[in-house]
Amino acid sequence: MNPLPNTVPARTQSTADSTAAARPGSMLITGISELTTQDAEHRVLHGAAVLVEGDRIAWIGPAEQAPAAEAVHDLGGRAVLPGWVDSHTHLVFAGDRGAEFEARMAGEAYSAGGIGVTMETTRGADDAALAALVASRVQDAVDGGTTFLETKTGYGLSVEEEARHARIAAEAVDAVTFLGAHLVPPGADAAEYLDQVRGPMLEAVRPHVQWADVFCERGAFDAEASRRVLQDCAAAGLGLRVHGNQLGPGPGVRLAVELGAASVDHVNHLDDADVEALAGSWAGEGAGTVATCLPACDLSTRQPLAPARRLLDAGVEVALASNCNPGTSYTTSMSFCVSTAVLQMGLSLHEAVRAATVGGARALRVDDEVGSLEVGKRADLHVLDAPAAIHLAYRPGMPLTHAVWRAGRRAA
Ligand SMILES: N=CN[C@@H](CCC(=O)O)C(=O)O
Ligand SMILES: [Zn+2]
Repeated sequence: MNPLPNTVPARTQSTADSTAAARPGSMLITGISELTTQDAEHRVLHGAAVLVEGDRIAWIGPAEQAPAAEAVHDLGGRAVLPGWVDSHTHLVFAGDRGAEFEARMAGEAYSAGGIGVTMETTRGADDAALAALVASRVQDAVDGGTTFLETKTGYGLSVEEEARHARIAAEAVDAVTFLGAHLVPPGADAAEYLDQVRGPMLEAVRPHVQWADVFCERGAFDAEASRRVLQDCAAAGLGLRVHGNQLGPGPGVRLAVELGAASVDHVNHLDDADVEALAGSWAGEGAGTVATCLPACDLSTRQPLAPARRLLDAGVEVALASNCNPGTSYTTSMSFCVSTAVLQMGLSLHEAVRAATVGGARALRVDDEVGSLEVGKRADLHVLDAPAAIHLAYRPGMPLTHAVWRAGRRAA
């Protein structure tokens, strides 16, 4: 762990229970004004302390009952919450599309065709350049409190390029999604391209990815093509996710539920049957399909904000994610997504934080490991330069991330 200016050997701090021997490498975090656990009881604790041993949370409880630790880190009265789990990004790209964005702000509509522009610039970046771009975006995300990050391929759109992007992504993030079915590349034959995605491309990316996704939307892939890709990817052992119902009503949500996808993302245009299908997926035992809302993207494309309030009220698990990509959402700021969800989407602060932590973890099916602060889980902590988490929405746009621990190590 990096030495911290205000981490000092425990003997210079007083803890009530210092009789038991401190484990080597253990660190007690004190001075927590508010601890948002996002555990099953939704506990928000005041005056709590957290013991970290190695990469795990070993103890949480009242500071005055804290066990001995080798070092104590006093936060001086700051709020702590789980690190953000960003379950939807497209970080493997070169170039930007600022001019396209500017035209959109002047009234032009978003269309999937811009993906081809990024495909061209990304193909022109060699491995070292592309890896450096991805690494700097990952560091930006971590600096903003993100401790678990998914990213997708989807700007390669050839067997060789998709495999290269998947390999580069796998070296940089926690979970990688194959999105060969992002767009039929300009000039390609749609049927031939689909065969490639389902055959050699899937085989080439397979060693590097855990998930598969399809852009199921008018102008990209229809329901039948999407189903075929997703079924082949499932047969290859990949978990499923879907880009659905972003630009208009469509079949994406119901396809995702039908195929047992872990998430369907965007969800801007939903009818009653879509909401019922999503709610139904959570009605039985086991995990259903998470509805992932992408507010930064909705603002950047001037789509109606996804109906997160309606989904929560219907019993659907909701996630918030950044969707960082050069076309529709050039930001990794999860704090921005959380504040937007509170200020404009009708969520309480607690609901928004849950969606950006537990919700993302459930969307990636890693909620037994990350997304909440509980004994035994990975020590992923986001410390705010504020006394309470409500400041995320109360002071939108302010740089509130004070410190980040990822797997027990100081990451920012
Ligand atoms: N909607 C599909 N894919 C991206 C946008 C990709 C692009 O325009 O470059 C998204 O999630 O918004
Ligand atoms: Zn996306």
